[in-house]
Amino acid sequence: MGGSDSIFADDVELIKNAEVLEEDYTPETILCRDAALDDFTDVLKPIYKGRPPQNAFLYGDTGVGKTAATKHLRDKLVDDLETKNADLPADEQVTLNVIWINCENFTTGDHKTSSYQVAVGIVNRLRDKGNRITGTGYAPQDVYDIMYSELDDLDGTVLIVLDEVDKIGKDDTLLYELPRSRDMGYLETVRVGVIGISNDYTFRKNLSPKVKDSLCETEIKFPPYDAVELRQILQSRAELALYDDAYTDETIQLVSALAYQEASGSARRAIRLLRGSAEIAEGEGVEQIAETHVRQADKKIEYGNIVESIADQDDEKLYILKALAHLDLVDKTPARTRTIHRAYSRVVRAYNEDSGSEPLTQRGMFNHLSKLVMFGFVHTIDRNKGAGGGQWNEHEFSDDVDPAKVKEAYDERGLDWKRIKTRGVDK
Ligand SMILES: Nc1ncnc2c1ncn2[C@@H]1O[C@H](COP(=O)(O)OP(=O)(O)OP(=O)(O)O)[C@@H](O)[C@H]1O
Repeated sequence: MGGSDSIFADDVELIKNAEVLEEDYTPETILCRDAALDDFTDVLKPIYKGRPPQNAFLYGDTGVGKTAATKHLRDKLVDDLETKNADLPADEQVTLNVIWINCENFTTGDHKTSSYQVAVGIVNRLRDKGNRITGTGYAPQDVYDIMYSELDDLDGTVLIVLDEVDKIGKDDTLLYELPRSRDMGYLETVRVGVIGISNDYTFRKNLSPKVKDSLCETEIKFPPYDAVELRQILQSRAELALYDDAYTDETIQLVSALAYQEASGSARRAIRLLRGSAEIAEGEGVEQIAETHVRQADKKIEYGNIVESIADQDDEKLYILKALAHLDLVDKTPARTRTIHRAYSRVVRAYNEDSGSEPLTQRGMFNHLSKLVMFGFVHTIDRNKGAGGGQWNEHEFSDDVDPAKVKEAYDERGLDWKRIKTRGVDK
């Protein structure tokens, strides 16, 4: 373990294989998911047999193995088909093309992910670098035509996996059309199967009946893991990732219990926490993870999660949070709505010098502020001075938020942290 003069080295190393703790690692075995894997295998069986593919919709909370199970079965299907094809004459072989699209990656600037953007993504996945199309400038029908023509140039079966499919938003044309593309006469050569993956229950509930009929031919539910299942998943990951002496049963138990309590059964959170704990122990030069390392790592993850969820907010809410950050730094919080509005207006103008976009009215801003209260970023205090004394609200950051986190969220969004003057805003 360890041993180097470099400032980048630690004296001890607890992690023997860091790759196993990475987000995109596909485990060899998917544990505690027998029911879902059985259903999913049934969906993919027709492909193995060279029959028309089926469609499926996978749903469940974040971090419960939807992507891992899909990657695992995809790899297995590809391998097994290779073995099967090796024994078959060329004209009886089954050709499978898998196109994996993460719909989250198609939101750029003002262009939110939509059926159109995803169709552009599919086209570009099938074209060489020099021949790709841009995400703007084509009529939607043209993009769909190009997509179908590219797909039809392939052979056999095309399995399209749409991960984070909820990001496609309201325009679900593609989700309706793709699974039926052959019936609708858009494709002649290939057969298409679609797997949609989502952790957004509202999206699933609100899908149009047409999409429910086609894409959701089979629905596969991934329930959250309980603490015992998390322990099993974590144990098997720890065996691969860490040196034997680096952890104990108690470590695994504590990490699973915390992930269960705080992240409603997310294996992702459990694995992140294990990795964070090991890194903190390494940083301290200790050869075994102790409870204090797990607790510190847990705090750090919580911090990161808050920064991330702030960074996910729309521009107006980010402006309001920055306004509150500046007021907080000069002890002007809790602040009345009109004070926040004045500071917010300065923020909006500072960030929109070029576009000339104007701040929302106080009422318009208040709607966003109320959402921030609802999401738990901001806390409201009801001031009531009794009869004749007036009644108003004041706002401040909730315990989880502070100016440093807002600033970090700006960093994460690639926004400068501009200076904003707060003098006079509370008059
Ligand atoms: N049953 C399992 N066995 C082994 N590892 C698992 C299992 N379930 C989840 N994991 C691991 O947990 C992490 C998160 O899983 P995954 O990415 O599949 O979640 P997800 O359900 O797709 O979440 P999201 O909806 O956020 O994309 C991954 O590192 C994955 O390898």
